[in-house]
Amino acid sequence: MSDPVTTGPHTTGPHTTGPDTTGSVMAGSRTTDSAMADIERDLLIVGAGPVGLYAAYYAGFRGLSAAVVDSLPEIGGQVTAMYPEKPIYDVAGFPAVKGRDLVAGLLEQARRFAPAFVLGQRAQTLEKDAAGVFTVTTDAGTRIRCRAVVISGGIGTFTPRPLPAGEGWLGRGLSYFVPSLEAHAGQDVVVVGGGDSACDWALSLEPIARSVTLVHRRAAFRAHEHSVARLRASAVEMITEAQVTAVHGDRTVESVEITGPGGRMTRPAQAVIAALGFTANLGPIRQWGLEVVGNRYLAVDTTMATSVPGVFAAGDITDYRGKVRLISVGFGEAATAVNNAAVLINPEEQLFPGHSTDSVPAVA
Ligand SMILES: Cc1cc2nc3c(=O)[nH]c(=O)nc-3n(C[C@H](O)[C@H](O)[C@H](O)COP(=O)(O)OP(=O)(O)OC[C@H]3O[C@@H](n4cnc5c(N)ncnc54)[C@H](O)[C@@H]3O)c2cc1C
Repeated sequence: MSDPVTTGPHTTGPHTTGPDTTGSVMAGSRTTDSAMADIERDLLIVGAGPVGLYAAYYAGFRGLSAAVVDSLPEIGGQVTAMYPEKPIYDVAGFPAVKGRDLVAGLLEQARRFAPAFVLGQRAQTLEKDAAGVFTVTTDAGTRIRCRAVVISGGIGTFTPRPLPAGEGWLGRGLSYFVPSLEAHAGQDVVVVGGGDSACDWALSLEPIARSVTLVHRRAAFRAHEHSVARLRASAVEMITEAQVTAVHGDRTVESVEITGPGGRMTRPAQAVIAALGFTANLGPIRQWGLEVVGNRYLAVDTTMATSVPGVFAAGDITDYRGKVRLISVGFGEAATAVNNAAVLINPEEQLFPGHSTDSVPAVA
C-alpha cells in the first residue's frame, strides 16, 4: 500500500475546512480508499487537542517524524469543540487568547515540522510486534506504524450529540463546528442549542451572517449569563421552547422547519450548526492493556510513561498524585513525554533537548 501522506496533499473528503492543514493532512473521510493506508512515523500522537498539537511540534523539534490522529474532523480538542470563541487567560505568555487563535498558533508551530494529520478517524487498536514496533489501526482501517506512542486523548473520544431532524444532512449544510466564521458570510444560519458553544457561535456569526436564528428547546439557557444578555441585545432571533423538526433542501440545506409552542414556522438556512454538546469516553483506549485509573484516566510515571513501555501519555488523560487538568500543565507533560520517547526511540539521544533558541526550524 502506498503512503498517502508522503505522496502529497490529500484534501479529498468532507473535512478539509478550518485552519489550513493541507499539505500534511490525510482527509478524514471514513469512506474514501485513501483511508485504507499504511503510514510510518517515529511517533504517533493520539489526539489533536492543544496538548497533542504541542506534542507534534515537540516531536519535530526532537527530529522525530510524527503522525497525529483524531476522531474529530477538526483539530483543537475541547477548545475547538466547546469554547473556540472564549478568551483563555491562563496560558503562559498570553494575557488573553481566544481558543480558536490558540489552536491556530499551535498548528502553525507544529506545521514547521510537517506532521501527518489523520482526522475524522478514531485510533481503535494498539499492537506491538516482537521488534517493539507499534501498529495503531483506526476505525477507518488506516494502519499507523511507529516506534512510540503519545496518547493525548483528553477526556476521550468525543461524539457530537446528533440533531435528529438533521440525519443525512451532515456536510451538506449541517455541521457540529464552526471552523471558519468567514465561511458563513452572507448566509442565513440556524444554530441549535442552549449552551456556551451555541450562544458563542450565534454571537460571533451575527455580524458576519445575513441572519442568525438560535433555536433552543428550553426557555432557560445553560450558557454564561453575560452571553445570554448580549444575545438578547443583538440581532439574533432567539426561538426558545422549540426544536428543529425538519431540514429541507435539494442538494444542500435551504430551510428548516421549527416547531414550538406557537406551532410550526420555517426559516431560510444555508447552514445549520448543531451545538447540542458532545459525549466523551475513553473508548477503545481502555482495551489497550494500559493501567487505567477510575475508568477515565491513564496512570503515568514522572516520565509520562504509561504501564506499557513505549506508550506515553500527556494532558487531561493522565493521572497521578496532584494532577491538575489545565492546558499549561498538559503542555509541560507533552514536552516530558516526547523527550522521553525520543530517548526510547534512539538511546543515543540526550533527554534534555537543548534550547529551542539554538535551533533552526526544519520547515518554513
Ligand atoms: C468550557 C471549558 C473551558 C475551559 N477553560 C480552560 C481554561 O481557561 N484554561 C485551561 O487551561 N483549560 C481550560 N479548559 C480545559 C482544557 O480545555 C483542557 O485541559 C484541554 O483541552 C486538554 O487538552 P488535551 O489535548 O489533553 O485534550 P482534549 O482537548 O480533550 O483533546 C483530546 C483529543 O483526543 C481525541 N481522541 C480521544 N480519544 C481518541 C482516539 N481513540 N482516537 C482518536 N482521537 C481521540 C479527542 O477527539 C480530542 O480531540 C476548559 C475546558 C472546557 C470544557
